[in-house]
Amino acid sequence: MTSPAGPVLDVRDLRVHYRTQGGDVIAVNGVTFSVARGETLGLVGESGSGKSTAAMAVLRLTSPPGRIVGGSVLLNGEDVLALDEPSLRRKRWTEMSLIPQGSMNSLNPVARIVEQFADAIETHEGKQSRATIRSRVLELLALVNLPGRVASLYPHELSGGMKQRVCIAMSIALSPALIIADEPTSALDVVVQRAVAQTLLDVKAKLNSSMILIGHDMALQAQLVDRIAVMYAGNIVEIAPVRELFRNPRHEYTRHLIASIPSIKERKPLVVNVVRTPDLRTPRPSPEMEEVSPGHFVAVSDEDRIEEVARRG
Ligand SMILES: Nc1ncnc2c1ncn2[C@@H]1O[C@H](COP(=O)(O)OP(=O)(O)OP(=O)(O)O)[C@@H](O)[C@H]1O
Repeated sequence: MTSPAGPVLDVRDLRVHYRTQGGDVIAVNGVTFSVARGETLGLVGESGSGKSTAAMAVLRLTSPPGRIVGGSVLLNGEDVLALDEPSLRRKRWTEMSLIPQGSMNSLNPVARIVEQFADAIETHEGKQSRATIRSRVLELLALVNLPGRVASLYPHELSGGMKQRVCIAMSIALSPALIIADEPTSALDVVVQRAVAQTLLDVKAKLNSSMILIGHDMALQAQLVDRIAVMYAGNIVEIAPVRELFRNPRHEYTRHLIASIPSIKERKPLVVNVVRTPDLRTPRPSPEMEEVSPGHFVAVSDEDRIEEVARRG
């Protein structure tokens, strides 16, 4: 089912817990956001804020001890959380795909690149001739700026940046409406990072896909996304168009994140340290959001939980 007028993804009050011996960790505490057709949404926040947990739940890839305890995830109007397994499997790759954290290490070390594509394509579309697969793979490799010879190579024969490009090409092989990229460039050096990130945006634009780009590098996000959602302790605390967010950050935690971008002049980044992070085991209300300007929402109820302790040091 497609509904071109509505958002590609509409997530409402999503809740994910991890069962631990000390009680449930409330990793995603009622998160609500949507992604429009063709839009790139940045999901930022420090390690442990729940970004990956939320993304995996959107794809319904949550596995024990994690479990989705509430909410809805509408993909093109259909609730992903209510689908049976076969329907869900059909949707992965074709309607939504994931570039997982550290994905370049997820390539099969004993299969040539072309065979890894063949697996993904044939799982969804059935057996195809080698010539057909090969020409599709060459086209996909070209899209991510890789030479055709890469098809015949094994992962260990590629650099980190090349492997990451292969993963991007695989994620778009079946033209998904939504791509979720979890820190797709974090393992790469800075120059390669920018090039790979740009490639990701280029292919997304060509496919007219939507994308969720997870990361904590605010400078990189600033260049790549249309809107940013800031996560803190399992909640989205601010969400706004990217320029608006940088110009007019309203939440204390967003200000910290922006201030932590190292500037050219000031080499030393501001050390961001937030104390009294709520114990994720304690049930807490998800904050109410106030719209402070069109499309700019900020949490109003949890400001007092956040306090800066460390300054430039
Ligand atoms: N298997 C698990 N068991 C218990 N708690 C977990 C488990 N996996 C994650 N968590 C907890 O859930 C919270 C959210 O983690 P998550 O990995 O989603 O954060 P993140 O923002 O994606 O961080 P990172 O950028 O490091 O990936 C953290 O408090 C984490 O400790």
